[in-house]
Amino acid sequence: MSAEREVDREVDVVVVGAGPVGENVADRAARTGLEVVVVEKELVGGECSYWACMPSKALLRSGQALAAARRLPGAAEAVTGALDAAKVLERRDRFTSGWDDSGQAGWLESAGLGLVRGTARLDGPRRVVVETGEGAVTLTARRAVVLATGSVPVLPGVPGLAESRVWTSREATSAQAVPGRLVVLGGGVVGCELAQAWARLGSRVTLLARSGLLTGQEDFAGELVAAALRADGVDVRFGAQLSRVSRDDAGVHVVLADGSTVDADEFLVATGRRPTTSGIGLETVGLEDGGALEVDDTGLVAGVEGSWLYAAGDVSGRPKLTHQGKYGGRVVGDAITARASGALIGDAPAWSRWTTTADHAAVPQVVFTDPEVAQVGLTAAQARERGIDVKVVDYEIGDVAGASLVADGYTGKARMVVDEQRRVVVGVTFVGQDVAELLHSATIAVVGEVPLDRLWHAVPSYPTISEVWLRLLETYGL
Ligand SMILES: Cc1cc2nc3c(=O)[nH]c(=O)nc-3n(C[C@H](O)[C@H](O)[C@H](O)COP(=O)(O)OP(=O)(O)OC[C@H]3O[C@@H](n4cnc5c(N)ncnc54)[C@H](O)[C@@H]3O)c2cc1C
Ligand SMILES: NC(=O)c1ccc[n+]([C@@H]2O[C@H](COP(=O)([O-])OP(=O)(O)OC[C@H]3O[C@@H](n4cnc5c(N)ncnc54)[C@H](O)[C@@H]3O)[C@@H](O)[C@H]2O)c1
Repeated sequence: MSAEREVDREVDVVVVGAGPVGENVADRAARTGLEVVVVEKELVGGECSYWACMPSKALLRSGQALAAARRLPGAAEAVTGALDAAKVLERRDRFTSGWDDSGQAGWLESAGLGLVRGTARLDGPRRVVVETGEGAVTLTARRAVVLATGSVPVLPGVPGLAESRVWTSREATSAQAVPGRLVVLGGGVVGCELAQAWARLGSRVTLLARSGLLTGQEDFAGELVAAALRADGVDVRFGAQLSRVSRDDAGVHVVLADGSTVDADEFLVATGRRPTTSGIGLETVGLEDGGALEVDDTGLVAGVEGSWLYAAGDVSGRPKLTHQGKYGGRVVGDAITARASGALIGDAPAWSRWTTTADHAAVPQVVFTDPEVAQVGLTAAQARERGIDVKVVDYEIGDVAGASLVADGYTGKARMVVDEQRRVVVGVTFVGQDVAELLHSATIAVVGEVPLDRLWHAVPSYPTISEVWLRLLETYGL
């Protein structure tokens, strides 16, 4: 809690939510001298720092390093034991600072930002009421209120599930011991990453997916990840429909629609997230809660007069990814500043500093399983849906010299989706070991709309995995 009791005050900008997105909005807006206050009800740093990106990646990383060593003769012989789970959990705890946010709260202060701890809700135009635990405080915004309240897990309405003390991603990223048996429901990003993390840490994992894995991606991504999970001992079941769930002293019992059962010590439900819009006073400004807040490309919330209410990040219905939300946050912070100074009047042009144009054209994402799935822009199916004249180019990454050096028996695949009319790349997917860092090259190609004939002159170093670019262009016909 803050040392001094909070009082009502008027500032330029009130940001609700100190996750990665709220922090970025506040930082950008304050850089030009606007007075900014951030309100946070839990930990400064949000979901990403304490229960999402950082702890999940910390849980995965040591297992990836071990698996990579095992693919290399000489190194493989040197690593004979299993992962030391206690050390991995200890390292994960360091990344979350033991769920203590004083470091990030200190950063807010050093950036000249105010912090009010408490639960905020809108109270009519430009007003935010914060329940601080020591009474309510009203913050009035001269310029803007920004909602960056993030998202929360969605639990399906399966009989018994709510009473069975299931894990959400919070428990699955902060657990202090490895469960002997873990059931994971959901074949999305959270399900795949955490199934592999815990399997490699020693759990016997069953992954229940109602269709395939990572279904929004190119089909081969989910197929390669499923094969890898199975190789890690995960029992991956497709077409799984839950009938009911119960818990007793022996653990959790999951009954599927086909009559089969799965017993486990913990049950992770990873069936998606919904924007945090309930209880934040949207009705006081004429909006409804429940769904995502619809925003324009400068972050202004649709349906509110006066250009004062913005939203960004998971709450906004834009991609639920930290980096993309932070991009939206930077845009919002800059747009508020530009509107305040008069540099921006009315709509902002596409690809300007005040628009999230990339949200529609080039959203990068890495799924940090082993193999990694790194994707940007449109999949082949999405490009066709948009009516683009598509040429799809595939290449086995294992056939690239650099990849064969990285791992014996390297398995992976690359796909480049080309808009034939414009002869530019509109989407790329890489699946394989160590492809995450390759993704930014693809993002630049898509955002820059680099013509294929110019891309040909971007010569990848030999022998790196990046030579897959050369192979893709050759396979295309250059
Ligand atoms: C397990 C998991 C792993 C993930 N891994 C990745 C990854 O590797 N890479 C990636 O890009 N994305 C990842 N994500 C997604 C990423 O975590 C989110 O996209 C990101 O956290 C969104 O940031 P945000 O600031 O919008 O919301 P949040 O991080 O959710 O922050 C919102 C903040 O608002 C606060 N808040 C909410 N309501 C109020 C209120 N009324 N008053 C005051 N404060 C309030 C909350 O307490 C919270 O601190 C992962 C998600 C999960 C669940
Ligand atoms: N590395 C990363 O970038 C990363 C990692 C984790 C999470 N995230 C983000 O967090 C968000 C949430 O991730 P998530 O995996 O929870 O959601 P998701 O939407 O990616 O996947 C949810 C999965 O659950 C399945 N599902 C939904 N209802 C179900 C039901 N009743 N029974 C069985 N299956 C059901 C869906 O078919 C889907 O496969 C995502 O938007 C993602 O972008 C990103």
